[in-house]
Amino acid sequence: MRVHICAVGRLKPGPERDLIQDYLTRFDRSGRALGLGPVQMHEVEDRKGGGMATEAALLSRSLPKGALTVMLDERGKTLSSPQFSDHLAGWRDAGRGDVAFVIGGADGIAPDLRAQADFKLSFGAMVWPHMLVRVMLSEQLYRAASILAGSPYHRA
Ligand SMILES: C[S@@+](CC[C@H](N)C(=O)[O-])C[C@H]1O[C@@H](n2cnc3c(N)ncnc32)[C@H](O)[C@@H]1O
Repeated sequence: MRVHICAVGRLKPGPERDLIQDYLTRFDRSGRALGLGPVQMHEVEDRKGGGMATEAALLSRSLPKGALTVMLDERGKTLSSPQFSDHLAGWRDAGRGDVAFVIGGADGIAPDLRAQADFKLSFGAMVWPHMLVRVMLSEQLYRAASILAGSPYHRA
């Protein structure tokens, strides 16, 4: 199952980008034997300042056809890391070819696009900066692959 991260904004070179790259490389490596990955980052940028609606159109266009869509949203469902790994494995076992995680910009994800989510995933009730959400999601993907592989990275 291919994994996509569809996010608003281009990440400049720096520690967040390095961290994301590191986790996603590890995810690809651990996921290969599990039928998970590769992961691809789709960054969309609204250069004309059209706001949430324009961002939603760009995000929609970046979604692979037929992908199971997971919107990152603080009002969504919180999962433990093992529960998240179970969800990933379940989508893979159901034969989904692509799963796309969508992260909004400073104003969030437009309601029309949010309504199209197959699943809304929350990293807690607090609102996090979208760049940090990318780091957190990348780490949780790697953690999920480690849990499914039975590796000792996850020790809770
Ligand atoms: C700065 S937040 C936008 C907050 C915006 N006020 C809203 O109401 O959605 C940018 C993006 O990060 C993601 N995000 C922020 N906090 C989150 C959380 N606790 N759980 C999941 N995703 C979150 C969402 O995709 C959100 O669209």
